[in-house]
Amino acid sequence: MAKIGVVVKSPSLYYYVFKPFRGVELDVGSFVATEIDGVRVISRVVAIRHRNAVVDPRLIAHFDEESTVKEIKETLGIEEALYYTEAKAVVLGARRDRKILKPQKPVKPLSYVYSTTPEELEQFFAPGEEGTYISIGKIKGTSIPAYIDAERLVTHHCAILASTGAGKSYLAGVIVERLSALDIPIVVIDPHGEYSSMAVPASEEGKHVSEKVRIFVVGKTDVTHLDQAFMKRYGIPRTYTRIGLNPRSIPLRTLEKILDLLYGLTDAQRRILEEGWQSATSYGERQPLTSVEELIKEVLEGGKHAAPPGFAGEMSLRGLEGRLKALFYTSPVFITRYGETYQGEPIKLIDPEMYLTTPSIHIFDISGLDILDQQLFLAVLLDQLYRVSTRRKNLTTLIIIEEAHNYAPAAGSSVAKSYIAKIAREGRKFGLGLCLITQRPTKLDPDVVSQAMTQIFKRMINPHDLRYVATVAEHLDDPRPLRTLDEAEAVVTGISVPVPLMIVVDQRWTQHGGITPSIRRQV
Ligand SMILES: Nc1ncnc2c1ncn2[C@@H]1O[C@H](COP(=O)(O)OP(=O)(O)OP(=O)(O)O)[C@@H](O)[C@H]1O
Repeated sequence: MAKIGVVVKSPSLYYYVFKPFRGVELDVGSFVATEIDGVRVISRVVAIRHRNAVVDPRLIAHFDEESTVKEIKETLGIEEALYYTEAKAVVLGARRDRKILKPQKPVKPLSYVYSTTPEELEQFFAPGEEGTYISIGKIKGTSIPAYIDAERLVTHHCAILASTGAGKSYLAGVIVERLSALDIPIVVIDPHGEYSSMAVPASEEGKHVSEKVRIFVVGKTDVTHLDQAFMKRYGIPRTYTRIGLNPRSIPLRTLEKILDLLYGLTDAQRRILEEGWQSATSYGERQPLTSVEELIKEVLEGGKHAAPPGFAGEMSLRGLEGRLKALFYTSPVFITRYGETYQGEPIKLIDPEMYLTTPSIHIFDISGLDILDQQLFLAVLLDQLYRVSTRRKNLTTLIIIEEAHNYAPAAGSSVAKSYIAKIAREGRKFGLGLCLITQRPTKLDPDVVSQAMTQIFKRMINPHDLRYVATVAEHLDDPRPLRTLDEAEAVVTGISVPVPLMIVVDQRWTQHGGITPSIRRQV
């Protein structure tokens, strides 16, 4: 392979600087090779700088006018003679069998730098023999597929972090499509109603994916505008099942938190609720669906001995009754009898076991709910998914949470946060994986993010976010290149890739619902 340059600086194990020989064409992103103790090591060019050895402050002081610059250039003849290019290359490693090994020594100054061949790079980035891989794009600047270890991606959790409009949901859609070919269940929490478009194929491969899409609209909310927009764009109606929660499926701590947040709870009410809720929900796996009146009667009956004696106790019981009624009647996520309908559509109870055992793409459109109801729904759904998984009744499942900072915020409260954190901490053992997507990385709970062992970055501009990324992304040496990614590009780091990969994301197989509208009026 041709010698294309020479190493001039090698300050660490991770990168070196080299001077390309005259006539060598290099771009940022090009792959090059060096030798360390006779082993060929692949590196990626991350920066190119042009320098001129004589342009120092003493000379710059004379650059007052064009005529002076011209005169200095001509008389000293410096423009060509002392001009040179320098490239910085990040060391990726050496392929040994199915692994990429990082060298334990820096490359020696004055070592030669070599060109690479497409075959060599293909072998370098080839997937391992064991494991299950999906390809979600191409290694940037090549036509080599970017393989990701699907098992690690799913069970060790992942996060997609980027600015708004950087192509997060497009990429999440690509991941869902490619994973669905492995016949695993996927659950998508969709606060914008944009994933329904996955029911519409955009290619031949997309047909198999679209067949697997099941859309669930959560609660008694009017989604006519979304249905109309879907019909207008794709020329077919959006088909979905409306679902709701049995109030008895709320875990006690979540109910306490939400009542306290909405209406405030006295200590006496809390004690009554703790006793009463346990007795009203002591039916095991399948809680009966009864009217709100019946449920509240059971709660108060079961909890009344925890009430203080006399009038104060009576007041506490009535106060709790009012709060429970207000919650169950006003929140659109609950259903309270079999056969309940909304706008003529039947509402079914959620079926966590089915979501975890059917290899479909279960999309939960929660766009009609306000943020508290979204959090409440997510808390109950995740709690139940987790319970099913601990009984080992599930297939390995990926749960995608869009706008994750709203449900597991770094600061502020969310009743869903503890359930997300629990799956992040323990879901792996039971085959539950999370994919958290956010445009506000700093607003997402750091403990939850730290459990995401694959991190995918897209364009990020905000300096706060970039600084934050530098602290959470152990596999990303320098976050600055994220500023210049375009919407099709991403950087994949972590345990499901052998080295950080800069990729160009593949085209979607199904329609993408989050297209950025054009400023021109649509006709
Ligand atoms: N790989 C890609 N190839 C072509 N176009 C893309 C690609 N990724 C994203 N886009 C386009 O970029 C725009 C924004 O993408 P997307 O909706 O995924 O952004 P987002 O980061 O999810 O936005 P938001 O933060 O607002 O949810 C869309 O118009 C989408 O079609």
